[in-house]
Amino acid sequence: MLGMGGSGDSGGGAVLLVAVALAAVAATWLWAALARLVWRPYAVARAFARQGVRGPPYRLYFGNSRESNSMRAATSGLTLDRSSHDFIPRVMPQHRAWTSLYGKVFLLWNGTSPALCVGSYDMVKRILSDKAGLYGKPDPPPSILALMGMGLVFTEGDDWARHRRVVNPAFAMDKLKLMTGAMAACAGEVIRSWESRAAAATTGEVTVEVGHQFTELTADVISHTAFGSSYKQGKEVFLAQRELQFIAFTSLNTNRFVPGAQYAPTKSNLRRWRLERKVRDTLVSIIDERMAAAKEEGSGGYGRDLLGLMLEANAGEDGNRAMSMDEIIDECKTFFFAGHDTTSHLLTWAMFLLGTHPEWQQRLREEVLRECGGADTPITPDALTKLKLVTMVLYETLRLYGAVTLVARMTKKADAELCGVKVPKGTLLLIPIAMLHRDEEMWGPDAGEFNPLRFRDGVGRAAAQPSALLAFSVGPRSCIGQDFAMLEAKATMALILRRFAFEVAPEYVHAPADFLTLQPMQGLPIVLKLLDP
Ligand code: HEM
Repeated sequence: MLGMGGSGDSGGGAVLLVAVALAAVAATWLWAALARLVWRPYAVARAFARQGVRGPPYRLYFGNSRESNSMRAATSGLTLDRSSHDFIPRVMPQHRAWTSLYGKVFLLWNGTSPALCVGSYDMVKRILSDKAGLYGKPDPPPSILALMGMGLVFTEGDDWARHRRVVNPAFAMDKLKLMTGAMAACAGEVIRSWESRAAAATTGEVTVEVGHQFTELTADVISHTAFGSSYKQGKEVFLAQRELQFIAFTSLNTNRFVPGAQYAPTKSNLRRWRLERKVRDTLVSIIDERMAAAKEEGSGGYGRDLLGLMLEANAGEDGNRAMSMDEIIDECKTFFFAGHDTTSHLLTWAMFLLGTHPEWQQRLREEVLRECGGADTPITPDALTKLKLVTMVLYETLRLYGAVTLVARMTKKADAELCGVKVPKGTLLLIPIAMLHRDEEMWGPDAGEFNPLRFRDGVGRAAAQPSALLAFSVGPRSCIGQDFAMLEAKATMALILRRFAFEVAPEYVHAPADFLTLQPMQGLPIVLKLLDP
């Protein structure tokens, strides 16, 4: 009896213990949720209210589905207006709010926290060139962090400087020039497939959805230039990353509102974990192979691709590695994520602008034929540096339709001040690049129009301020891959212009949509006509 009673007591005690533990977990979870969703936003908003800075308007944005619905409504009546590219107030709801208060700081509600929108260029420069550590990167959502890891985009302080020292040499112009061959070879393959489709058509014309094609192309380019001979494994990493990207974006809002949701064994989390393992295992095997090969005599070192150059810089002269294996893996993931969609959209929007401005298309074609030679002449990096008009058009594309429409920062210290307003620690700062790129005070009265000639004296003289073009951001955290992207875009445009005349297909709907990057919501169909078939 005694024995039985004892076991009953200990059973009851265990149940009680589990119940208390569960209650503690639930209370912690609730506390974290309240702090994140209620208390912190309230504290930040109150600190602003005390200084007289209020929304209007506090606007509620609950993510892509709501925005895309309103975007669909806003774009349904849009017609393509060739002379004006001032689409933003019409199709991007959050930018509509910014327009009304443009030039000042103002608060908006960013789903989970108040965000201070910064519309003055002087403040933008102060934030982006900050060296005192006042303005850092906001904490990345867990799903995006899982996708890119703690690579250059998210690291801070000394860690960021250490990473940047290792990665910088891979993006030096002399190294990038050696990659032009791989870029042109990948683009050449796509263009040959268009040629054969156009040649097979009686009209010599073919309609191609170029957005999709450029996504594939830029993925191929980054796989080749980052992983050289391990390209096939690199492509596998890319495909897994692409699925991870899809999972990350679809769960962005759930994970943001429900603390700890990323750890629950849901179907999508299980798939995500499997893909993350695959990405990691494949990258470890590529890196191990490369390190082993570099030790062999006469192997020529780590290789001339982005990974090889990064490993070489990492080894250092004293043999002490600056970055760990995990950090190198995170940088490889970052190359894929940061360097692929962005460049694809640059090419897509350049095709759109040249397809709607045939006189510019013809000027560029003449320049390409003059500097790069006819369709059978290989594209060289030196010829690409002579393409002044092509460069001007690409800059104008980045100004009007830059892939990154918004850069975010967060105040990391208590004493940040903007426009005489004390900004509490933990405040999200939004820099609306797309709005600033249309500022008439900065760019002149034709700010809303396509006018590549504004860049004729160089990017630093195109506007009232030398660093007004924010497409790659400015300051120490500006894009490390900007020369890479420009070379790739120039090589691809040169190859297309030599082989095809093109125009935007009549079925195109002008609906630029900001799904993390700015893209034509319904793709970009282009009619390509083979030149000298
Ligand atoms: C047209 C193409 C591109 C555009 C418009 C673009 C735009 C940007 C912008 C605006 C930033 C700053 C983000 C911020 O401060 O929050 C950035 C950073 C970065 N980009 Fe790009 N990018 C492009 C291509 C590339 C390519 C090709 C690569 C690499 C292969 C790349 C790698 C990076 C990295 C690693 C950073 C973080 C730099 C740091 O914080 O040190 N980007 N990019």
